[in-house]
Amino acid sequence: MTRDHRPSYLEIRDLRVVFDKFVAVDGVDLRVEQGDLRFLIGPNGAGKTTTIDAVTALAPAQGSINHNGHELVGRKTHKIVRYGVGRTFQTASVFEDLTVLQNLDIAAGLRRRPREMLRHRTGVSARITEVMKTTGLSDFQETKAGVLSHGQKQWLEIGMLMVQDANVLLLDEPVAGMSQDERDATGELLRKLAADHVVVVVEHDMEFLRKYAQSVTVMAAGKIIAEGTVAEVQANPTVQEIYLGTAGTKSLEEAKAEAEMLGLDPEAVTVGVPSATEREEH
Ligand SMILES: Nc1ncnc2c1ncn2[C@@H]1O[C@H](COP(=O)(O)OP(=O)(O)OP(=O)(O)O)[C@@H](O)[C@H]1O
Repeated sequence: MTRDHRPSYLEIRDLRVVFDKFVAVDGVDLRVEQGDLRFLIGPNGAGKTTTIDAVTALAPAQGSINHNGHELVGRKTHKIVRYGVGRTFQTASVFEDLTVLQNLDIAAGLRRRPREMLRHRTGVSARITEVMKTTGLSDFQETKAGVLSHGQKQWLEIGMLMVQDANVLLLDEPVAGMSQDERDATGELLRKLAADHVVVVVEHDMEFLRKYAQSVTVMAAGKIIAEGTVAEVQANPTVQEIYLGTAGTKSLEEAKAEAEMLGLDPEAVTVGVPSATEREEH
């Protein structure tokens, strides 16, 4: 929630990201509100990660990205973080040599000196205790992040955004490499978070999407090609065409797996090769 208790939102208008002459994101409009659990999907190279990179100023953005009335385009990453926009990466970026608690402390930006930060602690703030509980990390507060499972590292990264009071969470492939149990725990966590955060999940895992997405945006070749509920996008002929192999998926096997997950006939997939070079700016 924003301070005046209106629901948070992220509104992207006519977003364009160009690398040299290559148009990675080409006129994207996207609005996501608190209470939704939005999945952003599409073949490899569609521009999904670049879109969330642009929101956090990690890619050069043209257009408008509005968060609760603040224009983010032109702002530096640290300022955007201060506005409450946080993101995770495909590989969790936690401090591996520090404990779960120390990682959360650093993220919370408690004004203690580094030596104090590393000293054994006697008290833990109520907020950090709550976040460890929500993310299932309470029993691991003294565990070094480097020995956590892949899933736990992702939850820690999400927890680090929570203690920063981020109200927009942009999550890049949070369940890649997770066990089934970890996937389910992550899905439940995201559901919980979506109630009071704007949550955008970039994902390839269609089974996870079908179980947890409230709404879906589909990108291909830098553009949005469909948006709606899981059922709506599954029934969308353009989406079916994309997932049946007319646009860039890395391999035939991947394209078949994605088609199957979407409930389509994998045997109908014939092509799975990216066509990125076709998207050069004129
Ligand atoms: N820094 C960069 N410089 C040049 N091209 C880039 C850069 N970052 C991304 N691209 C290109 O932009 C396109 C979109 O990439 P992006 O990573 O956003 O796709 P994606 O939809 O997230 O794909 P994936 O699912 O494989 O992660 C790709 O063709 C990629 O090679």
